[in-house]
Formats: sequence, structure tokens, C-alpha cells
Amino acid sequence: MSESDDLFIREDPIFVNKELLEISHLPDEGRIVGRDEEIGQLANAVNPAIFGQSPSNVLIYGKTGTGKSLCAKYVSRRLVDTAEEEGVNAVFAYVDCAQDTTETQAVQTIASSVNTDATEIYIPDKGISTATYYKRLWRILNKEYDVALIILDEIDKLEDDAILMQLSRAGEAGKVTDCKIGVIGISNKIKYKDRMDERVKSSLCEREFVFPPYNASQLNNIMSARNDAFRDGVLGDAVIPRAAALAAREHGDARKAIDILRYAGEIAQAEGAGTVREEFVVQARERAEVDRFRELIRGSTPHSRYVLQALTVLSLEHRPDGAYSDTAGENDGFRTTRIYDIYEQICRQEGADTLSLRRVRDLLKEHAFLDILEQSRHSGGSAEGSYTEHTLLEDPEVVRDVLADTVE
Ligand SMILES: Nc1ncnc2c1ncn2[C@@H]1O[C@H](COP(=O)(O)OP(=O)(O)OP(=O)(O)O)[C@@H](O)[C@H]1O
Repeated sequence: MSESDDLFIREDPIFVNKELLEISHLPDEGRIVGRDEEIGQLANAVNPAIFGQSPSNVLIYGKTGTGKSLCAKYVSRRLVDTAEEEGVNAVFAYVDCAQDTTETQAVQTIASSVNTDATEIYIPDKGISTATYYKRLWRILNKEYDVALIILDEIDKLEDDAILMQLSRAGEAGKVTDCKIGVIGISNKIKYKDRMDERVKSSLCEREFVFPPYNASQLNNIMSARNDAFRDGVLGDAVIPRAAALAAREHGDARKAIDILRYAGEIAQAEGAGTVREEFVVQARERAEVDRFRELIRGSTPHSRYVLQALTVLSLEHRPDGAYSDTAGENDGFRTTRIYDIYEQICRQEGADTLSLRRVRDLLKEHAFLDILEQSRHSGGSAEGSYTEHTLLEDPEVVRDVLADTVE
């Protein structure tokens, strides 16, 4: 090769605007598809903020990738803009509670994100007490704003309810007198509310919304609205419909659908193919599925993982072609008590106390809600009564590998 030969490709042959398909990308209004009703309901709940009154506190539930974070951020941003037009000074802060799990981290994030140079209040990354962070946050809010919306994403990952208590009581307690605070909590744990302190529950759950999974046509539209991520003519006609059909059949998860599209493009790149072909979608789907599962169990509690590990051990042992199979052919599902036995063994190995059978049942229900496993009721006849069986929906090997390299 001589110096005059091109060693590098100078232009991306597949993508022209790849960031449209990146996870962190926040689509603009025209690209939010199929959520008009949910956006309308959310807007209605926080609307009083525009007149400088208290917005309703909201809890949003829904499976992963159903647009909860997207719509919460979108409505908050629009609220701030509209409030400004009405002469009301509003602000919103976004906290990823999977990242900021402690009260101190969460209050620090809120305080630093609403702070401005004008306040002359310093919010250090660390080194001051939780109480001092609160004091500074209240001072900033009192000084600068009429209304503050706080989005707590993955709210169930918070270590405790302390910050919720503080935010919901700040007005009554006389700490924040000049600013109304509204909280938008987001969770994909259906049981989350049951765990909440009663006092917090009554003030934070004024309005509740459930975001349903997307169907194939909505996913198709969500992806089509971003097809300008690709160069003209590169995307085969069947690619988006195929990716939408696959993603809708499994979870109705927009993140996964977009991931499939991006990966399909990356596979085309790696193969040196000039176009993104339908066959790449199938490989891309596998990769997206692993990512999705990894994301789902990110920050989950150790016991939630032990329960899953127990079901995985059973599923691997009883795979029809499994190396350790002693009852080949049985892979329909496993009863709660059987999972519980293995779960107890895992706890012993980990040196952890076991949770009650009832709690383990709840954890299995949470996994079922997220489509990690499927539950079915069976009647064991008059002697046995009815019982539940749990079947892993994810590939057990994938689950095992992801669990093995997940750190607490
Ligand atoms: N209606 C939609 N229109 C366009 N893009 C969407 C829509 N819904 C979701 N997306 C995209 O899908 C991805 C996941 O959405 P989002 O983070 O809002 O989901 P979520 O319900 O909050 O999921 P999780 O519970 O995992 O946080 C984001 O990249 C988002 O831009």
C-alpha cells in the first residue's frame, strides 16, 4: 500500500445522522409518536404550575421503553416554556435514581441542576451534609423560582423514602415558602407503591398513569420518524416493519426497537454491505435483547437477582438439550416452592438472610411484569389446590452470563 491509497473510509456509508438512534437522544416533538393521550394527561396534572399554583404529584408506571422518561421530560420542558410566557419562573430537575440511589446524591443532583450563577450558592459534588444540601436547595428554590418540578426516574431504586418525605413536606414545613414543588415519580415496578411510607404515598400519588407497551404500528412509526439517521436509499424497505414486528411481539419496547435499528446498521457497516438488509435485523435483535436485559437488572436488589438466578439454574438444568438435563423435555415452568428452595441455597452461598416466600413471590411477579418470565396458574386437583409456574422468557445462558457480571 502506498501513501496515496486511502487507508480509511472518509464517510460513513450507512449512517448520516446516527445520534438520532442513540439512547441518550431526546427526540423533538414531531418525533414523539403515539403518546398524545399520555402527554395530555401529564400536562393536565402539572398545569396549575402555569398559574404559579402547586402541580399535582404524579406517579407513572409502565414497562421499560414505553416512553415514560421521554414524556415526563417533554411535558416538563414545555411547562417551563409556557410558564415563562405567563411570567412564572418554573424549572425542572431530572434525577436518575438508579444512579443517585442515596438521599444525599439525589438532593445534590437536584440542587446543582436548579442552581444558577445568580444565587451565589455553592453546591459542591460532595463534602457537605445531607441537611446542608437541603438547606441550600430550599434557599435556591425560594430565591429563584415560583415552581419546581422534580422528575425522579426509577424512583423504586432509591434506598429509602427520605427525600420523598422532604420534597412532599417542604411547603407545609415552612422550608419552601415562595416556590411550589411537584414530583413526577417514574417506575416499572408495579408493586412499588405498596412499599411506600403511608404519609408519602398519600401526598405523592395524587395522580397515577400507566403507559402501555407499544404495538407494531406505533413502533413502526417511532422508527420511521428517525429513518433520516440513515443515508438515502441505504435502509431496505422491509427493515423497519420487520424490526417493529419483532419488538412488538416481544415487549413493545421502543428502546429495543431503536436499538435493533441501530445495530442492524452497525452490522451492515461491519459486513461492508452497502445496504441494511432484513437479515441483519435478526442478529441485531439478539444483541438488543442482551442489552435490554442488562439494563433491566441494572441496580436491582441482590435478592431480586438471586430469585432470577434460582429460576435460571432450574431452566438450565432442565433444558431439553441441556448438558445437565435429568428430566429432558421438561421446560414448561417451575413452581414457586421449587424456585424458593434453590433461592435459599443461593442465599446461603452468598451469606445472605433469606426473604419470606411471600416476598419472593412478589419479586417473581415483578420479573413477570417486565417480561423476564411468564407466570401461569395451574390446578393441581382437589388434593393440591392451584399453584403458579414460572417460565423464564429470556435465554437462560444470557441471564446467567449477565447476572454473573452484574455488580451490586
Ligand atoms: N413515543 C415515542 N416516540 C419516539 N421515541 C420514543 C417514544 N417512546 C420511547 N421512545 C424512545 O425510546 C427510548 C426509551 O424511552 P424512555 O426512556 O422514555 O422509556 P421508559 O418508559 O422511561 O423506559 P425505562 O423504564 O426503561 O426508563 C428513548 O430513546 C426514547 O427516545
